[in-house]
Amino acid sequence: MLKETLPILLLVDDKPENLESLEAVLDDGKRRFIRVASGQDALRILLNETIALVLMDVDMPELDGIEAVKLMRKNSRTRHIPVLLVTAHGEDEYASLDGLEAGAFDLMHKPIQPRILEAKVQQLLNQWALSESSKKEMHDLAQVNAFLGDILNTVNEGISVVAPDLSQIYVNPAGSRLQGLTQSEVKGKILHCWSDLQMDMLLGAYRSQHAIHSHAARIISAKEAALPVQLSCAPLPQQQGWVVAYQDITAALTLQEELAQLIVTDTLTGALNRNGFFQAVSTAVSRSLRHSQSLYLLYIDLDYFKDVNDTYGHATGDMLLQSFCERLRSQLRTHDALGRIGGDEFAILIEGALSETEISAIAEKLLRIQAQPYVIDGHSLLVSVSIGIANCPEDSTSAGEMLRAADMAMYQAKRNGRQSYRHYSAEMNAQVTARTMLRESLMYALEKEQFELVFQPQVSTLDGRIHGIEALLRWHHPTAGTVSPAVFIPVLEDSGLIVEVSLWILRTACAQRMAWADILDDSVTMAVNLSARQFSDELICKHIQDVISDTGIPARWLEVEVTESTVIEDIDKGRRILEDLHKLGIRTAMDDFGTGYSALAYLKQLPLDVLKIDRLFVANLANDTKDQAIARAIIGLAHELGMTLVAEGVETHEQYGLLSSMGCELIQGYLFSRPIPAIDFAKLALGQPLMNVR
Ligand SMILES: Nc1nc2c(ncn2[C@@H]2O[C@H](COP(=O)(O)O[C@H]3[C@@H](O)[C@H](n4cnc5c(=O)[nH]c(N)nc54)O[C@@H]3COP(=O)(O)O)[C@@H](O)[C@H]2O)c(=O)[nH]1
Repeated sequence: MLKETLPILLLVDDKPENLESLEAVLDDGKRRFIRVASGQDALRILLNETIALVLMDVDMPELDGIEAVKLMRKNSRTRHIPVLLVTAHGEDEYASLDGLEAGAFDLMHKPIQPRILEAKVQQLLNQWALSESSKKEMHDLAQVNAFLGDILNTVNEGISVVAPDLSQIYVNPAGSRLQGLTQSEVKGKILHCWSDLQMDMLLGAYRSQHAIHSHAARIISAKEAALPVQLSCAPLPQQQGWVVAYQDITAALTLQEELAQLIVTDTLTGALNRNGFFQAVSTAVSRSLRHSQSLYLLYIDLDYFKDVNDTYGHATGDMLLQSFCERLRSQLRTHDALGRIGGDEFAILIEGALSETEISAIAEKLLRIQAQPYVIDGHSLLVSVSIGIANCPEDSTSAGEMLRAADMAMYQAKRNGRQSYRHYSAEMNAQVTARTMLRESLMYALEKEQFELVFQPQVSTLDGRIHGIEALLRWHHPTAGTVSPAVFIPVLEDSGLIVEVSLWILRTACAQRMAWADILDDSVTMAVNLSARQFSDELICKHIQDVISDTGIPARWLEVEVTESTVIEDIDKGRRILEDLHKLGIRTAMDDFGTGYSALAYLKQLPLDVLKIDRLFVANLANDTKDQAIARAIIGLAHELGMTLVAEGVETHEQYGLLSSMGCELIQGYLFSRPIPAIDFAKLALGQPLMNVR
């Protein structure tokens, strides 16, 4: 036993020898002793120490033992401490009575019999030990109760204990708060916290003594009609009742609603997102079919939005989209749905019995209002839009079909020159289906080696020899035969496949030129066409550089052809790319000159080595003196600018003669050869010169 837990016996006697002998008799090593010489000292010790038993002499000066016991009994702290009085007054019964009346446990007469003393002391100490342990249990219990009380009082969850009739026996503060009543008002009240169905559930569970874990319910509160809660209840073991716990989930439900809202809303513009709009269209289509009332979907795409992002940055692009969306919204009725389907694609759903003419009027109005300049971040921006319109039930009978049909119509509007609208027609579907099939076939063409390069010579008017070659792509489709690049190059561009195919073209053409190193003059260039998409690829120079180092072709043998429209779309970027190619030592050629913009002014801004006069222009040359005058002027100007001239589509000696006399250096056309496979081209090269020049 620890020293601190040993019972303390307080020995009180004015004679030290008595104290000495008492301690000697009682000390069994399991007790502690405090000795004092007076009644006053005894009282002082009793107030400060936890004393198990007092052995006190009756006859002491000033405060005797009996008076000291009386005082002890008046104090709550000392009242219950047992006192054994010791007296030298022989068998004086009155003295004993005084002592017992004062509150002593017993009074013993001197000389004391040690065994009797020990027996009495032990009996009193046993009682003390019992009372100490029950005091400790009470204390522990009080602590547990206080702990549980704290939990019940501070927990945010409402807790009620309900009787079998659901009247509340107990409610914690949170529970009374959730019910909108005070704790005393709640007591005895029925806990109305379920719909009928849930009440049935609870009673069923009650009868079968099963717990119900965490499910959504509503409690009837004095303040709110039905407060949403998460509820659990379980039977109380060995008790007639249940403990019901309920937590307010209003905030969680609000958050859930906000999240659900977010799931269908585009955060940038506040319009419905693709998912939300699709749902709105689905519901409207069902309604339209049920009530035989037409429904229109307008698919709206911002033309050239990418340029805004590229030029002014994404923040400006975002602001433009927000303002754009606002303008659309300002034109709609409250029940028309507005959705953002993709980056710069929006859609409007218009319900109600409107005619095609009325919808066209709406589309025209949208075109008009969107044509007004936007002032964003100090920039005045002009946007144009393309709108496709589809109808339910004539064009489509499901949300997916409706969006697809409107998208196809929008695509047609774009192809027809933008800033316009188109209504969907069945032919569009056929065109798109054909295009989709074409795209799918093209995806396999590279893998199945259905592409081939053919080569057409560019012959010098000075010596009749080949000075250049143009590599042209052919697609040998297994069933459709050879398909013209004019048909499939736009599809390759649209689908993005052009990047991969163009790399293959570059690599194959360069490798072929290297293979002909022995049969061609060193000055012969290999020209490859760059598509618009390829030309806008920031990595174009890197790709070309890679091909040059992989194939080992001298850069001066490679020539890239770009069209006027490709370069003019972004003249600064075009110039930069052409300059970079020049730095690599690659020759640059302007293709189809004479058909497009033919803006002579930009010719001097661009680092070009070659100008190719388009074949349509050449075709009229022999019969049209004005064309001859223009051709002469172009050739003269190009020479002034240090460029070499190539005339395309030369089919007759007459055209050849005219161009040659005008000083055109190179001639390309059927007159010398159609574009031919590599094996045939090698034979052609071996038979040079292709023309005898006097
Ligand atoms: N980005 C790429 N575009 C390419 C590639 N290969 C071809 N094309 C482009 O497709 C368009 C059609 O090309 P194609 O059918 O090959 O026609 C070329 C010649 O066959 C044709 N030609 C040549 N000589 C004559 C002639 O005397 N008469 C006549 N009627 N046609 C002739 O001209 C086309 C040459 O085109 P280009 O010099 O490029 O303008 C066409 O726009 C090609 O550019 C490719 O690999 N990548």
